[in-house]
Amino acid sequence: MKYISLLGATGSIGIQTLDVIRNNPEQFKLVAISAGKNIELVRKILLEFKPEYVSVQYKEDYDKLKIEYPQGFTFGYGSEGLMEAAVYHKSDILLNSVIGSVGLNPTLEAIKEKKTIALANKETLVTAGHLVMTHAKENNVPIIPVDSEHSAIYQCLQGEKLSSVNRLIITASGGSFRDYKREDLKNVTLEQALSHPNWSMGSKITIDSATMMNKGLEVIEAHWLFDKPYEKIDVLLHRESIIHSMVEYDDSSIIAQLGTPDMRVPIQYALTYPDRFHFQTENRLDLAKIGQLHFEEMDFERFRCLEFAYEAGKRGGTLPTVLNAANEVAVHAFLSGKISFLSIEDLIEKALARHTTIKNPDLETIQDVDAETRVYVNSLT
Ligand SMILES: NC(=O)C1=CN([C@@H]2O[C@H](COP(=O)(O)OP(=O)(O)OC[C@H]3O[C@@H](n4cnc5c(N)ncnc54)[C@H](OP(=O)(O)O)[C@@H]3O)[C@@H](O)[C@H]2O)C=CC1
Ligand SMILES: CC(=O)[C@@H](O)[C@H](O)COP(=O)(O)O
Ligand SMILES: [Mn+2]
Repeated sequence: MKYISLLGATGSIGIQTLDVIRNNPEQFKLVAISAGKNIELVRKILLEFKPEYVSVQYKEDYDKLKIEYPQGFTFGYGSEGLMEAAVYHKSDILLNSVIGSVGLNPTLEAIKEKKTIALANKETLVTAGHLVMTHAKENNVPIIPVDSEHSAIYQCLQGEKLSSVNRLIITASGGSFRDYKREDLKNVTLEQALSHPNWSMGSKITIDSATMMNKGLEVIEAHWLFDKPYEKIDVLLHRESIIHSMVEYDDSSIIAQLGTPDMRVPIQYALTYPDRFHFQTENRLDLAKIGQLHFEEMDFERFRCLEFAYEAGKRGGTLPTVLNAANEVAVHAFLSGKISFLSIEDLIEKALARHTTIKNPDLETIQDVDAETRVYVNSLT
């Protein structure tokens, strides 16, 4: 039996993780959760899974949770609650699926407590990848990716030497606007942007996918997870999202991981690694039915956020922190109807241009730069 702490239990990845736990009751026990504002769903999770520790965003919401739970539970809230859920004493694994760089501190604390980290929260690695990976190495803690592309690469690397890798090839669906010209992007609506062709995900990542920032964040995430220079990480447009990513080795062989787009597969793999459990689905991949897969080169002028991410990653220091914080604020402003779709990249470009990078930042510096960038970008919205 593995004991699990789940951050972001009420989100897209959180709900799918609960499904994996529900389908494997002999293998997994949910012991701690965190959520934001969706208290109705937290109540349902409490009734079904009976976690011992529950944290939500606001203290006041405790009253709304007060109904009869025979098992009882410990309550926490805010950033401290998030941290307590992450390091809950009975958990073996932290599955971090909170959204945004708010996931950084709980990840670092859980590493200190030697919890295995199953990481969906990519913003944590973008904003402070060097700190997370160094802490993980020092504490001998595995970071197992949940993000589909990184799970794919992780799977393609099993039994191989990282030193034999020539390049990582991250696939991209192209997002909601993959067939739009740049000119057409001026007047796109929120509803159009939220309509992803292949995946059903939370709203922030769906917008990231439409701007192609999701792929930019994933390039930086791959750099830290697999210790490869940016020159060795490519992005390939692949509209079907069937090949989740690939690794090219020195002998020119390419190993790929394929499957129908269903995040429960990488979630389950991260929780069962190094084992593989049966996955109940009506929807196994049938390549004969699909017939064809398509691949195209990325257009960096069309998808400027991808260019920004490569640039910020290569220059390093605090620039990825700025990239991530500016993107979080800009996407939130777009989701709130305050700015247009193309303003997202304009705001990120402005935030990056005014920042002088600080090399090897410590946690405090990262937090300061993150906060300062948010104030600046908010002032422009
Ligand atoms: N969705 C997907 O398929 C994929 C997602 N990812 C990554 O996984 C992470 C989660 O994405 P996704 O599940 O789509 O996101 P969602 O927006 O669906 O869920 C986010 C979760 O975080 C909680 N939350 C939000 N803000 C706070 C806060 N300030 N404090 C505490 N909890 C908070 C939300 O609570 P509530 O709803 O209760 O307010 C919710 O439980 C992201 O980093 C994303 O990039 C990676 C690959 C695929
Ligand atoms: C499911 C997942 O991992 C997402 O990050 C997904 O990859 C988004 O798709 P694109 O960014 O390729 O559109
Ligand atoms: Mn992904």
